[in-house]
Amino acid sequence: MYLEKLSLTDFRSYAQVDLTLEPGVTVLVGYNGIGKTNLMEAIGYLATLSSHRVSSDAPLLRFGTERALIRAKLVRGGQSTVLELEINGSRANRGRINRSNPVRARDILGICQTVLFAPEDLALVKGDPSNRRRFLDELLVSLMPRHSATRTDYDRVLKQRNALLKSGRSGKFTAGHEATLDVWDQHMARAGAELLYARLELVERIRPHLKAAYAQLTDGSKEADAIYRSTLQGILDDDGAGAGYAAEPAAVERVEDLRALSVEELTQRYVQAFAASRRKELERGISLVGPHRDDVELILGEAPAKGYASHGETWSMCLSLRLASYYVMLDDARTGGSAPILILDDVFAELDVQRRRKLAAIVSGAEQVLVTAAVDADIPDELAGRRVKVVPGGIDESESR
Ligand SMILES: Nc1ncnc2c1ncn2[C@@H]1O[C@H](COP(=O)(O)OP(=O)(O)OP(=O)(O)O)[C@@H](O)[C@H]1O
Repeated sequence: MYLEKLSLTDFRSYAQVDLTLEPGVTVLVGYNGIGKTNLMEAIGYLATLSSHRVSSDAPLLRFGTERALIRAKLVRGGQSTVLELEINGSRANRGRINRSNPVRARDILGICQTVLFAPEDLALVKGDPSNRRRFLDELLVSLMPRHSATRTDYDRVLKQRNALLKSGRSGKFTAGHEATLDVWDQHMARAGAELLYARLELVERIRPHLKAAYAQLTDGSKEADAIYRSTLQGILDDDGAGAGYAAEPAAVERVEDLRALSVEELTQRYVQAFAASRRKELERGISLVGPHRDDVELILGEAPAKGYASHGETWSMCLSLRLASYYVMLDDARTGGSAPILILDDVFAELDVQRRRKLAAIVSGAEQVLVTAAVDADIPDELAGRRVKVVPGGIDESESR
């Protein structure tokens, strides 16, 4: 697919901007802070309903405004779709597809497909597990939009269960609470099992592409891999509640064993793990087991990438993860999905010449590639294409070619 038109109203620094694009490579060039990333962020937001830079919507609204509008015309196999998304400061965001009646924002998920590379991607390796969970879940929802509801259900139950556990912590836990917790356990086990099952499958789809992309970007002396780590294995993440907890007993030892289980069987494992960890959860006032505390371990050669990889290796790993998600989406495109728009925001300035050229050669054949750079010189020759000049408040058509 490719993006033919993008219009933003009151989005970030733009009161109004209109951009016309073509398939193939487009490089958006402009000074630091001029608004290049703002344009890319808007396209990414249409695809994922989240920003790669901020976790809340407020910074996306132009200062002093209450509502931002992203409008895009997408073309896929000769058919165009007009997508509109209203981001509201004080009420739920709304979408519109082909000027229909407004729909929930999440109903537009899956229509605009993007893979966005950005300097923030370093957090995929260096950051806490929430970055890697988000990477997986965003890709999952792009490929299978129904999983947006799976995530929402899970998050809702988790919130309610945590509130109940907190009341247990304050010593006000009654037999009635215990019975309610049993009910929440069942709901959370089911929603968690669906999410876990989908994530495990997705990691298996990503792995061969990750290995291949890392080999393509580097001299191939080390192999890249990704291994899902589930709290069902007695493994914890260390965000929030601190280390030191493991599900007792570890319900499943190896990720291979987890993958062999059905959603129903995973549901049972969660129910058992919740029961085994209830005392600790009541002490801590928080849910300790579930996909909200899982991780994906990224491996380079023999060692985990986090804490061991060099800066260059870390970058190659992050780029390879994004390329892997691109290839997974391309696999789907062959069976009815659509090839995603590739967005490379500010990444070339971060890479050495070798890696720039290799990355450029890999992405240059995509249906549409949007690249931003402060200086033209950072863009390798492999990405010769249209140049769009970004100037204060908009696009300078006369300087674009
Ligand atoms: N909500 C907002 N309202 C108004 N202006 C904003 C808002 N959010 C960000 N900005 C402005 O947008 C500009 C940043 O734009 P952007 O990040 O797109 O720059 P860029 O061209 O990608 O820069 P660089 O090359 O440095 O990465 C800043 O000047 C910032 O003050």
